[in-house]
Amino acid sequence: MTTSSQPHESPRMIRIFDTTLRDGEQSPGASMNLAEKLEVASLLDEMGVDIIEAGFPIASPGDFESVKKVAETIQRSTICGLARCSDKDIDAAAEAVKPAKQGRIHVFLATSAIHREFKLRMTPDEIVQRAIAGVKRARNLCDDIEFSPEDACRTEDDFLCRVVEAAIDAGATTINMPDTVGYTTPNEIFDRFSMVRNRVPNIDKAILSTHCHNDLGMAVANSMAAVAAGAGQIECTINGIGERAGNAALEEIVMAMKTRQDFFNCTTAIDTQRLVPASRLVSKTTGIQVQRNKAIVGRNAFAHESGIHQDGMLKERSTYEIMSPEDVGFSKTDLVLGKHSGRAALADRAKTLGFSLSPEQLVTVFEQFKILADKKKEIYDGDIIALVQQQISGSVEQEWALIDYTVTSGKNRTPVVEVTLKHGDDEKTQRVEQGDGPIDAAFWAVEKITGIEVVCKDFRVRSATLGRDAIGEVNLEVEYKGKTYRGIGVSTDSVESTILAMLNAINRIISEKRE
Ligand SMILES: CC(=O)SCCNC(=O)CCNC(=O)[C@H](O)C(C)(C)COP(=O)(O)OP(=O)(O)OC[C@H]1O[C@@H](n2cnc3c(N)ncnc32)[C@H](O)[C@@H]1OP(=O)(O)O
Ligand SMILES: CC(C)C(=O)C(=O)O
Ligand SMILES: [Mg+2]
Repeated sequence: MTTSSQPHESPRMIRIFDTTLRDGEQSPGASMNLAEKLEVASLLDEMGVDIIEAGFPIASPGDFESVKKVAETIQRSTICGLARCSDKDIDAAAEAVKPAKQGRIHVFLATSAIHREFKLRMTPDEIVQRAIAGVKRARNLCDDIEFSPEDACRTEDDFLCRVVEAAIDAGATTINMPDTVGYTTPNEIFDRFSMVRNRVPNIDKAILSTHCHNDLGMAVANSMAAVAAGAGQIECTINGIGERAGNAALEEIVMAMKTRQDFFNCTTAIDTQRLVPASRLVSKTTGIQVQRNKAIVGRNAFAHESGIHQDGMLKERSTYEIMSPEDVGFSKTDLVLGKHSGRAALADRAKTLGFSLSPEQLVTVFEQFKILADKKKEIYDGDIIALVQQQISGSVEQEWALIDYTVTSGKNRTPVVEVTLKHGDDEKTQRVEQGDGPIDAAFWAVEKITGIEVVCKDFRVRSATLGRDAIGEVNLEVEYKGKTYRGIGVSTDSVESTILAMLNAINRIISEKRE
């Protein structure tokens, strides 16, 4: 397989035919109402889609109405309606697209042996006659006619060429050769499109189109191979929704051509910055969620968590990004802080949040960060702020430090807390205390071990971020010998935050006493 154009030629313009409102709506559970279809159609029009397949008018009065309304409303894109090779389907489609500035009727008839024999129960000659009759009828009602030999990719070569030639002679202006069941492969579809281009004498009178399903996960690769073999139109859907495993995803097709123009030498009219908004709208409208790691529009598509990648990204973006998130409509690259992150990303995030950490502070915050990251899936900005603030306010000498603690508590049981602290370098002291609650017991234990009794003037626990695993930040104000001292502690466990805040305040008291 080679590319369709030589690199020195100017890029070939590929038409984008979006079928989110027709094949996309065939995804189980994806039905859209009229208002929703109009909203999606308007966005598709604004983003530069060349042809919008708005529905299958004969399917229901609602489908007819929505195709008609889209045709009345949309000004730029061509509006297309689907029809079987039957008079009533074609007439309904023609009627529905009539108000469009540019309307198209898409007539289809299966051509593969399996479909001919078992589904349509028609002979090859009957298929050809029916296709000719359908295309002619449609052409009498509309100038722009697309014909699809359904299941083309499983159709015998000779018969496919015969039907395609007959459909063009009958007036089809676009020939779409669908991989209806997602069975073909890139090399195979390249050969099939090349074969049809080479063998069908009137092929230059029509635009060749590809419509690939994703049953084996090759819809986009197959579509691009068809383009390399000369297809001038790609049929696709937002987020790749569609019958069964879906269709080729529009956003992937468009970005493949934009990012690898050096390879495909093709371009489209799509405003790529609208890809993410379109994805979100279709997901919201259909209720079909986009997987996090979905190419181009998934939440993780431009997110980097591992330290080595983040370090590379901070030094030079192109080390790990082949497209820029802004180009597809994301606001920025997301350097997600988590257990795989390193110092470079942490320091960068702290800086963005307004903290300039010294190398020593970075070492300590990084240690705390890794401990926290083992407990939490994702570290949010609020977590970082809390960790850094604890470090800044904790930059007093660590006279007393927490080694361990356990809490025993329950309904109708007196809470007991066992705390182990380290004094100086290696001296450890353990204490078990009871209290009105675990926090009270923790206060008692810390006071008894350190020998510093304080009066608690203010005690606040705040969730630094959202979610059940959010870290709790304890801010404490205690009085000791008539003076007020502050302490701050952060952890996913509020008892631990309390002990850390207490120690922070007590270490301040000790360091002041020493001074
Ligand atoms: C590959 C694709 O995505 S094709 C599009 C698929 N989309 C849909 O089917 C969604 C909308 N469909 C519908 O609402 C209904 O199927 C309707 C209204 C179109 C037809 O409903 P019904 O008349 O009850 O027929 P039903 O769906 O049971 O069967 C389909 C009939 O169409 C025939 N048929 C299928 N494709 C074609 C075609 N391209 N041209 C002519 N007839 C066809 C079948 O052979 C079958 O005919 P039969 O009843 O004589 O055996
Ligand atoms: C109607 C046709 C083009 C179709 O959706 C298919 O073959 O998958
Ligand atoms: Mg399809």
